[in-house]
Amino acid sequence: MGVEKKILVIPGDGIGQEVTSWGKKVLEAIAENFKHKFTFDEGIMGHVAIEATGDPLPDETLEKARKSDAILFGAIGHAKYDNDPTLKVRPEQGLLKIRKELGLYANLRPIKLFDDLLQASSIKPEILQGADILFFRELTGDVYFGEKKRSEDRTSASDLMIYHKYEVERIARKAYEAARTRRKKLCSVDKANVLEASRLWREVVQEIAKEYPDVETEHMFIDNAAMQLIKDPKRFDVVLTGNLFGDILTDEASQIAGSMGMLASASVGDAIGFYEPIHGSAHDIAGKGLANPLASILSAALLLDISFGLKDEAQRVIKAVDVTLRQGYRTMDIATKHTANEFILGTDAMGAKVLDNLN
Ligand SMILES: NC(=O)c1ccc[n+]([C@@H]2O[C@H](COP(=O)([O-])OP(=O)(O)OC[C@H]3O[C@@H](n4cnc5c(N)ncnc54)[C@H](O)[C@@H]3O)[C@@H](O)[C@H]2O)c1
Ligand SMILES: CC(C)[C@H](C(=O)O)[C@@H](O)C(=O)O
Ligand SMILES: [Mg+2]
Repeated sequence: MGVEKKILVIPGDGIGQEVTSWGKKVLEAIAENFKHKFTFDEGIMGHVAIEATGDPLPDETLEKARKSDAILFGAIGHAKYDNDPTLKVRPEQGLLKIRKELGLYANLRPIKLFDDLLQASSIKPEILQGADILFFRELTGDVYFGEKKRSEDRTSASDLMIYHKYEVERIARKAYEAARTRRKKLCSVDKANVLEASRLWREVVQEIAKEYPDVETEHMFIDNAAMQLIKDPKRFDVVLTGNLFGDILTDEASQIAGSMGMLASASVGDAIGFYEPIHGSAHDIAGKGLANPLASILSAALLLDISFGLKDEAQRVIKAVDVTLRQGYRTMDIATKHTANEFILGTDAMGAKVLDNLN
């Protein structure tokens, strides 16, 4: 007997619309193959929601989110806002609000390199081979949520970087638990040589580390971590870091996996799980049918695994992605140009190949 689950799909803006339909199709195919009953609802967020309601996260979407068992999200953002920083209502506010409202404080970003993409990166294969990192990015604190100010004459501005002890404790415990199931190494990344919020971060992680003596703990400054990640990615197992540093380091780490279009993520915390590619709405390729749908498809795999505990189903999805890459199918962003046996596809053709390989 299969499971019955309600999934809310929020495609968002730009390529979010294009790739999320493939994450959803994969979930539908899994439900059919494994005799589960997934019912889907759809919500709006971001620029499309501002256009429709004036609000980047309408109450209706939030209500639907609270009533679902898991959420599959695409991306938000529109060039209009990026080009006009004075606009007060912005798509990104919707994403930040839903993360806060649903208590999604831990953002897991696995950096998994598929064998066939070893040549897709600009990093040398011998440096990449064997790299396997799991980022724990804190998601509901830091400069993102600290007080924002603009002086009356509007010539100075500030965003408060603030962390509370409990916020560091809860994500640190999650990261240590994960490290225990992996290679038992945790690297905490901060800027404790300069920032007081980072000194608190390090102090708290040092305390929590005592609960996990079987895990080897390392503390690294963000500037060094950004360099080590590219120099020797294999030295990292679990990386624990704050909201802003985690945002930046994981875009950098996408080059280990070959492309932004390959990186999925899971945001978890108080209750419900929220699954999304780490990439944005990609104005440069939006509407052209070129976006890589694999990050959305791999986000669906994380959803099956983490929110529903359906590990075999999740593995089936990952295997279908692997087979598709082995067959030589590539979207533009992961084309290697190293072999003649490569077939460059658009979003829909690539999604369809994965779907074929699922069945
Ligand atoms: N989680 C989110 O919704 C999220 C994340 C990042 C950025 N954004 C928003 O997205 C907009 C664009 O931001 P950006 O350009 O800095 O970052 P982006 O992640 O959208 O794109 C960065 C680069 O990666 C490429 N790329 C991203 N996803 C891809 C995919 N699936 N396939 C192929 N190539 C892909 C893009 O073409 C672009 O060159 C902004 O408005 C930003 O605020 C949203
Ligand atoms: C769009 C933005 C708010 C978001 C973030 O900074 O968290 C994005 O870059 C991400 O990585 O999900
Ligand atoms: Mg980001």
